Amino acid sequence: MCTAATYQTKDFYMGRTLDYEFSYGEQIAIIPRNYPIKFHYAGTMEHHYACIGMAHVANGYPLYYDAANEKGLGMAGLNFVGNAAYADVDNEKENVAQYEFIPWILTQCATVEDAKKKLKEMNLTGIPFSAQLPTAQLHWIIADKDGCIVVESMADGLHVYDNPAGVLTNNPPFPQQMFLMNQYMNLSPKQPENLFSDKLPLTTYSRGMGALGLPGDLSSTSRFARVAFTRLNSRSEDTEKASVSQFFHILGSVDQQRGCCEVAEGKYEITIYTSCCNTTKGIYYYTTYENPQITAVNMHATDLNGTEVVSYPMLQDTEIRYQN
Ligand SMILES: C[C@H](CCC(=O)NCCS(=O)(=O)O)[C@H]1CC[C@H]2[C@@H]3[C@H](O)C[C@@H]4C[C@H](O)CC[C@]4(C)[C@H]3C[C@H](O)[C@]12C
Repeated sequence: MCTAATYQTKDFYMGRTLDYEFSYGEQIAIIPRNYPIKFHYAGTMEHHYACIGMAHVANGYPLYYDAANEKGLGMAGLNFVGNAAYADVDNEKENVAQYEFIPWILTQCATVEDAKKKLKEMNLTGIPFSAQLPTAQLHWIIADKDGCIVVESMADGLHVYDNPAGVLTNNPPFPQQMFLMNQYMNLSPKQPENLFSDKLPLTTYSRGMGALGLPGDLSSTSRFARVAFTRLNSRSEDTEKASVSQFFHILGSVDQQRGCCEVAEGKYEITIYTSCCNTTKGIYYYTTYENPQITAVNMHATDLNGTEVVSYPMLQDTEIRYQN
């Protein structure tokens, strides 16, 4: 499972958990403005916006899972298995392979509004990157400080939805996820009152009974409700440290611990990494399953006018700060 969310304080933040039973070997990758990026159908783009994000770098090519560009636009791909369906090539449109969808949008669009225009002109195809890396069945969240959308390519076409919840998980399709939120409309961070019946003496028997009824399981629909509630009720100072810390707590509400989610005999999904990108400042923060200490890569500390992909392996060692 995976979960993505956005957060606004002084700056705009966007990130995700990457939950899976194995890693593809990902690293933080920066594509500078003059890296000649090869698109399968459109050819090479020599100059474009710089981007930073998590990617599997295959033969020097960044296959992004989630990223943001220097203009503050962010995007993430999450599993959408069984529902994702890609189109055949359409010569009337701009064809884009699913594996290059994130760089296609982020190298050219400064805002969600730009992305919406691009989406009208494009056709998402299922051509694989290679025999070893077959087509991934995904859906995507795209966001900036002014808006958030979800893109789902299905058998009946490409759907683009406004996303007022600012979150995305996995199946079912986004409209059903939003519909299921109706079930939680009476959740509140406040202490509950007895609305059940005045014939029963129901009381709050403890402090901290806010959010009573929020689902705690790891299903995609429950994670959607949980992270939406956490995000929409979130309060923090607007400093960088407070915002980043709060963001990791929002996604901490859907953290997956090894052993709790068995996807095949003896195979468990875990939160391999959690990211939080300050898209305003181009700083990509992350934690990993073994290293919960926040690590950061600042795109502006690299040469953004360069021509080569710059990548940083994730720091995976458990860091403990001893006090004595
Ligand atoms: C497995 C990842 C999604 C995790 C997720 O959503 N888990 C939920 C599990 S469940 O269904 O709900 O059980 C996805 C997210 C981004 C994907 C990668 C990116 O799309 C980049 C390339 C794309 C290539 O086509 C395949 C390899 C790949 C490197 C992808 C491998 C894999 O499909 C990734 C890593």
